[in-house]
Amino acid sequence: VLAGVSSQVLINDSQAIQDFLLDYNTRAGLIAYDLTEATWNFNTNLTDYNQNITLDKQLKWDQFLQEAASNATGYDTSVMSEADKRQFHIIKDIGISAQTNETKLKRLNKILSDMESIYSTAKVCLNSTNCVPLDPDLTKIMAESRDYQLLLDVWKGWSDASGRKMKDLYPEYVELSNEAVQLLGYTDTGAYWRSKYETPTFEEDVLGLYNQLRPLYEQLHAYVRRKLKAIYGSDNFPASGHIPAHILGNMWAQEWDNLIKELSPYPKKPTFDVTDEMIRQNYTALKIFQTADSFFQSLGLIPMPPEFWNKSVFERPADGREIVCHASAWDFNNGKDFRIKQCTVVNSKDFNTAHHEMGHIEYFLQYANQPIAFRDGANPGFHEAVGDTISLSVNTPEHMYAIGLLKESIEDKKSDINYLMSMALEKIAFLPFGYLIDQWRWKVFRGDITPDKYNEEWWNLRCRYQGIFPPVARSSDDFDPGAKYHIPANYPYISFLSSYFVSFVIQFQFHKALCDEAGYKGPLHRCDIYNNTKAGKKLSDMLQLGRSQPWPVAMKIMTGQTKMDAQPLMDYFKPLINFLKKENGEDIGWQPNCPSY
Ligand SMILES: C[C@H](N[C@H](C(=O)O)[C@@H]1CCCN1C(=O)[C@@H](N)CC(=O)O)C(=O)N1CCC[C@H]1C(=O)O
Ligand SMILES: [Zn+2]
Repeated sequence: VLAGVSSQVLINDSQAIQDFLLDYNTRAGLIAYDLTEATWNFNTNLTDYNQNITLDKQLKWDQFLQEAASNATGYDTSVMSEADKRQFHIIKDIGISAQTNETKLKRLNKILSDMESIYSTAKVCLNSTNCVPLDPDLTKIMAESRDYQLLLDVWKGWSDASGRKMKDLYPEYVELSNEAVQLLGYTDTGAYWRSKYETPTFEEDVLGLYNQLRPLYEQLHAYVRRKLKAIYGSDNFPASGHIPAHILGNMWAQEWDNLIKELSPYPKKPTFDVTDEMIRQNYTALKIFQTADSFFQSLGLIPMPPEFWNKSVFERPADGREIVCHASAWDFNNGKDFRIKQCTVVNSKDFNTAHHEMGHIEYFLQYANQPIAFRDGANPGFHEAVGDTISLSVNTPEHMYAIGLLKESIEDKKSDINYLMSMALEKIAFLPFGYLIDQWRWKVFRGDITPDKYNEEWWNLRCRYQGIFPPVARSSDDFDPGAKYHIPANYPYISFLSSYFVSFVIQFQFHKALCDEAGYKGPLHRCDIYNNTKAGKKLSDMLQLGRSQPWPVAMKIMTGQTKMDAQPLMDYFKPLINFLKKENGEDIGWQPNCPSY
């Protein structure tokens, strides 16, 4: 009696299984290269013509993934090795590409592409004749101006030019994205994204890390608020304790290190900002990337290949074309072609971004021999942490002195506190921002936040977690989440910001592990692993895995433990937190709800 045998007999022949995987990897590589090349051409020249080619290639890629996922269900995973089982799982887990209704799939891809184009071509008119883009113009004003009203005009202007323009597209994207992933059995897009972390307790783990780190943020927030009150006058600061969102040196108030000159605890001591020295030494965008590459090579890591130097875009093109300036790293899926696109300005911020992007490229290079399904970060936070881990060494006064960008290294405790402050304004300031963006998106995808509440809930989270508030009343026509790149440029696979929140925690775990490996014994914030190939080997041993093992395995190879742990970050900043507690006394914290106008 054949009762009980499934209608489809599963293929369990091991040669047939290997043939399927070989065929998948060969074809996926070719089709993914085609798509990446078209997407690159569009991102570096935003014309309708290039958009149409990209959308056409995207559809072909989606249909290839659907076909491969469907065929993969015909194979008996119970006879497979763990690695092959894992490959088949990933081949079937195709996200929004699962949408078999071609009209809906094309609409979804078009919306994503249009939102990114709106963001990347948005301009703000500073007067009747001068309309300028985010990069470099508005970014520079937000970083350097101390004119309250000008900052407000630019901040509001940017939101009007970007977020507002895509307000009606986002609900349609949410609906189409949820519908697609539901075909794979996910309740909503947020559930699909969280599945990339493979740990069922990911949401609780991230909340636990956030609560552990909140006191550090509260101390930094209190100190910065007091300093900014002195600069802008306390009239602009409500009794609720919130800081106006537009005076923190950054369009999204996500990193505050542009304010280091005003916020440095000991102004007579160095602030360790190397921008002026870079300009004095005639640094170019190319030299920034060459400097980054030489650090990676000093660890024994893989050098940037010829295609990288020949085909990357390191500066905004001068020929007036529209491009996506937001920096990014590209894997062309052929094991040879890897590029960075960055509208580099010669300053310390872009120097660090170059290292961030090169960290992605190094990961691409290290796992290039893995099957395509495994060419990804152990989890998305790992991919974001590589370059920043390196930067924790590069930014030390010791290293900046070693490469001639500082005339002297730290000579006393006050300079040490100044250095820790400059790092905290980047790393601690970011934590609530990275955390809240995906709190908002997870609630939007779950339907807990409906389109009529998108902006109100966005600000409720910003007020609650970041302790900042919108300096001008928001209306229901506003869509401020769209003013932040990752919301419109919603990469089908990752780009959700909790990967940065995770990264900002684990990069200190990685830094500690590499410093231990290098035999470094001093305080963590002064460790520089430059030229240490032993540390480099530990890092590359983890990077080579790609996504071939669950991320706790990769974490154990790097750090000796399997869990994310905020302790190294807290140890790194301990001297500063002690300083801030003394400085702040009881004047800390803010009301959870936004202040009323
Ligand atoms: C400047 C940086 N650009 C991203 C990044 O490099 O992560 C770009 C855009 C989104 C994904 N992406 C990639 O390059 C991916 N291809 C990476 C990968 O392949 O995994 C960025 O957005 N950052 C840096 C720190 C905080 C955050 C921000 O600026 O808010
Ligand atoms: Zn990144």
